[in-house]
Amino acid sequence: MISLSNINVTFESGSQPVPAVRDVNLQVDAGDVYGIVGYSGAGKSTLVRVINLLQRPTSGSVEVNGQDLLSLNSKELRAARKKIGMIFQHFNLMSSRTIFDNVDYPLKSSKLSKRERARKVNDLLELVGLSDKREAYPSQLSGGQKQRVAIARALANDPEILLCDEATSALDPKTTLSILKLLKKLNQDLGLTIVIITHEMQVVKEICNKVAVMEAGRIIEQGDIVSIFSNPQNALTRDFINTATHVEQTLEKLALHPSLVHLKDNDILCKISYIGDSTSEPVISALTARYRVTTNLLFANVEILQQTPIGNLIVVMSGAASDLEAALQYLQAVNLTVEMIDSRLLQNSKAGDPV
Ligand SMILES: Nc1ncnc2c1ncn2[C@@H]1O[C@H](COP(=O)(O)OP(=O)(O)OP(=O)(O)O)[C@@H](O)[C@H]1O
Repeated sequence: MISLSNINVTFESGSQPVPAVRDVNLQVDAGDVYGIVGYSGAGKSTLVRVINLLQRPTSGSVEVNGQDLLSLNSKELRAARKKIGMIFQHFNLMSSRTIFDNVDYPLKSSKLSKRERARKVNDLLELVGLSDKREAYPSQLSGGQKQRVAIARALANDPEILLCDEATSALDPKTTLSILKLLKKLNQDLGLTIVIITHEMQVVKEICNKVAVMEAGRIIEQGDIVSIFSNPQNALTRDFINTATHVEQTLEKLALHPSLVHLKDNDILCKISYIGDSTSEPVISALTARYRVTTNLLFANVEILQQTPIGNLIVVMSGAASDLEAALQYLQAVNLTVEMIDSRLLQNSKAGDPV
């Protein structure tokens, strides 16, 4: 549906060229909710603006719905852009027009009659839950309501793709969740393909099926979110994931409060991870029953991503050395990933690093 190949964007700013996007390849399929994450300045906005040619790439090709956008004349490009809606962090509504007029605005050049347009605007306002705000002005709405208006406006020309540039960054967590739920509903009910750029992995976790991580203009890792969350390859990706799963913060807290962990000589402090239904066995009780190993659970976190549970436990296992050895082998045999954590190194370690 969207195919970006070898995209480079270099800005000529002052004496130094600024390479904002470097050799990016991105494939978004119809029906995807594709997250692009990265810290400020990574090149996310520039990349997303390439998809509708708000930003022309310095080199590379941009194909949307089988059309090579760079080869279109301005009239053809205008038509192609109608199929690509966009929403922004600061909503970009027209403050002097009513909510109805804001949503109606993109329909002005359509062939619809005035009555058809009114019906369409009313349907869109109903879709985003704002039928009662038709006559209000943007200044009378909350941030979440403004973003709903922006979504309704972006949908006016029945786009197949919606680009979201930090669409929830100005919203509180509860409102963010309600906007993400609305986007998910549009994805499922209208088959809308969504590209969402964010610096919050929480947003990706909530609605995306795929994610690309950007750093210094490049995509350093991409894939489906279950693989990325369960087996991140890159340190930056791990950082982002840790912000959403809290495993690392827990390790830091344990390190700051060593009294929480009274390890005896043989004790093993470790992180146990699993994906999906790795095991149907009651593992923790099996450790005690079969191997005489007791387990002190310090932390547990289960994320459900794309209907797939991903679990992380931090435990202290206690027992005789040979029993612990056998217990560890058992855990691996039932497809759990066990990473040892040396409590003395906690302060210098990151979750996921072999220590
Ligand atoms: N019009 C421009 N002229 C010159 N440099 C630019 C321009 N737009 C962006 N840049 C630079 O390109 C780089 C990437 O910027 P971009 O806005 O795409 O990053 P981002 O990941 O979206 O960041 P943020 O999350 O802060 O919006 C930055 O170094 C930025 O300063």
